[in-house]
Amino acid sequence: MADLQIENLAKAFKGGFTALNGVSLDVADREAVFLLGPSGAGKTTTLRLVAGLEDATAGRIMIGGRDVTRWTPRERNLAMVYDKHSLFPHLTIYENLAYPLRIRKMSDADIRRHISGVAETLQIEKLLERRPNQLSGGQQQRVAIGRALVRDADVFLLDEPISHLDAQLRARMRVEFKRLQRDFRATMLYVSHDQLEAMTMADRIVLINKGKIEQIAAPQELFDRPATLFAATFIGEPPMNVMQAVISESNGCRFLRIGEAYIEVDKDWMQDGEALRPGDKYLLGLRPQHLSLCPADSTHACRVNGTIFAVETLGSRVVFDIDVEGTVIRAMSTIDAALKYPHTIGAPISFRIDPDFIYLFDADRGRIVRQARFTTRGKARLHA
Ligand SMILES: Nc1ncnc2c1ncn2[C@@H]1O[C@H](COP(=O)(O)OP(=O)(O)OP(=O)(O)O)[C@@H](O)[C@H]1O
Repeated sequence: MADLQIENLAKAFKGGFTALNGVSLDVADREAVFLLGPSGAGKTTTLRLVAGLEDATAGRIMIGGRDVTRWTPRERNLAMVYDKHSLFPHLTIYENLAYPLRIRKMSDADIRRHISGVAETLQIEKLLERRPNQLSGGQQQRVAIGRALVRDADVFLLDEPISHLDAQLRARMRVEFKRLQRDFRATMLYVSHDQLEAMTMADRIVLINKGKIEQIAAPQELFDRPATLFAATFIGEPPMNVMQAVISESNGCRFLRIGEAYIEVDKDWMQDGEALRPGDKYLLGLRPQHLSLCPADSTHACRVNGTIFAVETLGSRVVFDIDVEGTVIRAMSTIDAALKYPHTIGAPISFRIDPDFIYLFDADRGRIVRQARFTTRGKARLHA
């Protein structure tokens, strides 16, 4: 195994389209780093550059401390797993697993030893004499992953290897994958557009958007302390709500004015960081699970009024879509709490904002200006 470093990588395709622009990241030895981002962000391009399947326009790729930027794919000693099954249909599972080893001229005895170890970990020992069409989709994908793992590669590159599986199998594979990575002590760069996959499986996530890195952080850190509005709204389901807010001050107290509502906020929080002046406009980020419903006639100070736009039942939770002066805000509630409120479209309803759970972003560039106070105070994340 080895570590991987990417420095200032850029890729412009023929015709001038810049798919990547100054991407730098590193994957430590035996670490699982996920490249996460929307379609067209540049995830696969990054992976293909690391694999040597595309030439970089600028930048450097280092594997195990050696500059491999100009090396051929074969010289880099990487293993790649794609989203589609890539098994040879005419070969048995054993021969599929043996194929990359035979290319490397490994002896039959060594091949047998290697395959028996991998087959045991992947729990496919009983399938070795079958052909790919005699396996389920999940089993085939496990073999495809095994074929990569059997190779003793320096770094494993995975491009959405489980995205085409059904939801139940994906959930199982997520757990299995984490175990495999630990057992094989593999260095992995894994492409995904699925935040659940990245949040559950990654040691660290590289969030990429329009060919640039938005943020690199451990999963919970990315969720709790987003660096940009993009990161804040991309991670989290339902996504973070965004409302316009104006800084205001009265009798020495600081408020955020949201439409007709005034939310009093902590003075130290307001003062800790770049200056926020009365009258300045910001974007306020509020996670649906941090809002609590309250009756429309409640007198709570940090209350925002609206009307029900839609109600979605998710089994153990209910999401209320609330129309606040033309903006739909989503509030998540437990089933029991939801029973106390109307479900009729158009009915008045209110929600409370806990000042400890407010994020503030700059309205022009979407940069974080204030992280929510709970992230520095260790207050419980969910208070619904
Ligand atoms: N060979 C190519 N020639 C020109 N443009 C390309 C080429 N390959 C990719 N692109 C463009 O580069 C951008 C990044 O593509 P890439 O496949 O890396 O995105 P991605 O983040 O992996 O997206 P997805 O999740 O949809 O696979 C896209 O706008 C894509 O159209």
